[in-house]
Amino acid sequence: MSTVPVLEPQETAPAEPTPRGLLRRVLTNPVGLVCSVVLLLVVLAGLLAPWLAPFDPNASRLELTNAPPFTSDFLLGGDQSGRDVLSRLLVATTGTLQAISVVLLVSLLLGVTGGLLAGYFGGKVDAVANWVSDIVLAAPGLVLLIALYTVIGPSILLAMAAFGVLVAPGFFRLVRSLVRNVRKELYVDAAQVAGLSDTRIISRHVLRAVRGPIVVQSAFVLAIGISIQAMLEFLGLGSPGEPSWGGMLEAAFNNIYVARSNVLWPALLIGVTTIALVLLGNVLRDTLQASASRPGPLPEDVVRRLRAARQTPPAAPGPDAQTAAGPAAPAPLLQVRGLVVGYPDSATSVREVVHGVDLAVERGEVHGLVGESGSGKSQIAYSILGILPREAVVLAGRIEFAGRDLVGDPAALRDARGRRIGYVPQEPMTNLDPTFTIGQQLTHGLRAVTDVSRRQAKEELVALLDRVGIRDPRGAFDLYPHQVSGGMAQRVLIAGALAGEPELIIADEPTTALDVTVQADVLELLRELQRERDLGMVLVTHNLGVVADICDRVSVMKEGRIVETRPVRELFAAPEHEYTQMLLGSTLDRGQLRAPLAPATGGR
Ligand SMILES: Nc1ncnc2c1ncn2[C@@H]1O[C@H](COP(=O)(O)OP(=O)(O)OP(=O)(O)O)[C@@H](O)[C@H]1O
Repeated sequence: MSTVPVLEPQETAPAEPTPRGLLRRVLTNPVGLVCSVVLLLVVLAGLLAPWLAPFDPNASRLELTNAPPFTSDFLLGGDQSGRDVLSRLLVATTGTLQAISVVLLVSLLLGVTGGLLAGYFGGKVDAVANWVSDIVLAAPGLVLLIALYTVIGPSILLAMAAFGVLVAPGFFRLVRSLVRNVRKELYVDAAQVAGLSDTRIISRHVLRAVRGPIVVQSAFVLAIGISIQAMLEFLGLGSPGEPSWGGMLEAAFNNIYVARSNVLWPALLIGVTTIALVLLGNVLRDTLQASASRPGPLPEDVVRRLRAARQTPPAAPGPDAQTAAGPAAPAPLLQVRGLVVGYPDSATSVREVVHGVDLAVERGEVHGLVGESGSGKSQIAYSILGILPREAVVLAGRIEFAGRDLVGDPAALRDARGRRIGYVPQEPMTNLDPTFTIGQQLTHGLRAVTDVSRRQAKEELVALLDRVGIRDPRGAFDLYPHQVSGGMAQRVLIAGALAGEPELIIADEPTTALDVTVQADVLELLRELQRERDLGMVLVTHNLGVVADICDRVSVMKEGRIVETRPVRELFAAPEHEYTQMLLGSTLDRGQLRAPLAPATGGR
């Protein structure tokens, strides 16, 4: 039955706030609050109907037949048989709650169980479950329900159970897709390795990850359940002896010219309850999605205000700049001054992760940027390249390259990137598009920044591939990324970075993802190319061995600040800052050799 909206699994899958956190967020949303109150009142009215109903819902008082509302003992009037409309509505609410509970239980039982098993086990289980789900989805639901009436007779609960079967594929598809994603997570593999049974993994790990979207889908199923139940009752397929919203609507509809208001009450209840459920479902979905995503970019005016508040007087040339260039010396190739980067932590504030960094890189210099994980090295590299995440805010500072400010002048950044500034990333494999050959990607990159013809580009690139040490450069040109090794992919990316003939290379942990045997070769290659072309290079790394190998100067970062900048030899010989001393002290090379293990005695 296609009437049930099926959630997009990928939209809600990662959301996993606690039930209490979710409830709090829903109740602080005005729509969520109003819908929750409405639904709570409906549920209470249904549960307490036997005590709340002022009269027997089936007892007639002929003198009150079609009595208008608010004119007699019958607060909402009397129906065409002289029965109290209010009492009947209350008792009908109980029936509706039972009916939609049946729909939900049956569809959850079949859909969620099927989805969990199919998604978790895959293979034949998945194929069979999918096949059954497709058949049920293809069935003409309403026609089947009407046909069922002739078999099961007037039992709305059985009809709703059948409807539960018809909507179960909605849950099945949702849960199956979510579980297939969760199944790939390493923590599920870890749980298996730890010896947990499949039942335990499904109930402890997998079900927890999918429960949020199931709650959202349930709200929609309940809303649809109310409409279907009312429709079946309206068609006269319900139990005649029991009051129901749909049955009351049908009776009032037949009597509409005599007592118009009697149509109003059941229609109002059906409408308001259904709307409240759908809106609550939307609020739940939005809440889950919002908790799944990081804060988005701040509005322009907030950014302007934050920048104005953070502006510091222009940074005096720091010790680094002075040693590098001296007051009268020509400007360095790259000069970062007072760079401050932050990320939104609320709608009006940011958390600073780089706190006013100064950095100068000379032509022909390899400048290492070292520091612990999270100290802000990559933020500086990304700022220079203008590839910070969209939500990041450069609160202050300048990045001067070739006399232009890359922060304040987007045109300068466009001119420099890919041409005068090249980038060697950390993960070679994820930086190559798997759908294009190496040659196509390199050619596209080169032709984006130069006017060369396709043929000329190929010749240049083959020569470059040869230069970066690829054995059969022409053959490699036609390979796809999955056909080459990590080391070869990194050489390809180095060739790509050099293709625009840059003056500056930003290399972000260029060897971290590589095999140790390949790391030395790639470093050697970078050093050779840098010397050969007199390149400036910013080398982000956490490896002091790499720094010692190829850097000329090094800046040490800690918690978003550069704490020390020195020529490499000086820094290794006599580190000044306490943190640098600690960093050097913690390398294995400098550590004391431990005594050999004592031979075991008395073992088995
Ligand atoms: N998209 C982001 N949103 C919020 N904070 C971020 C984001 N990206 C990075 N950060 C924060 O910025 C800080 C610096 O991160 P960065 O990646 O620059 O560190 P790093 O020194 O390069 O670390 P690593 O060596 O682990 O890559 C960290 O505290 C990190 O949590």
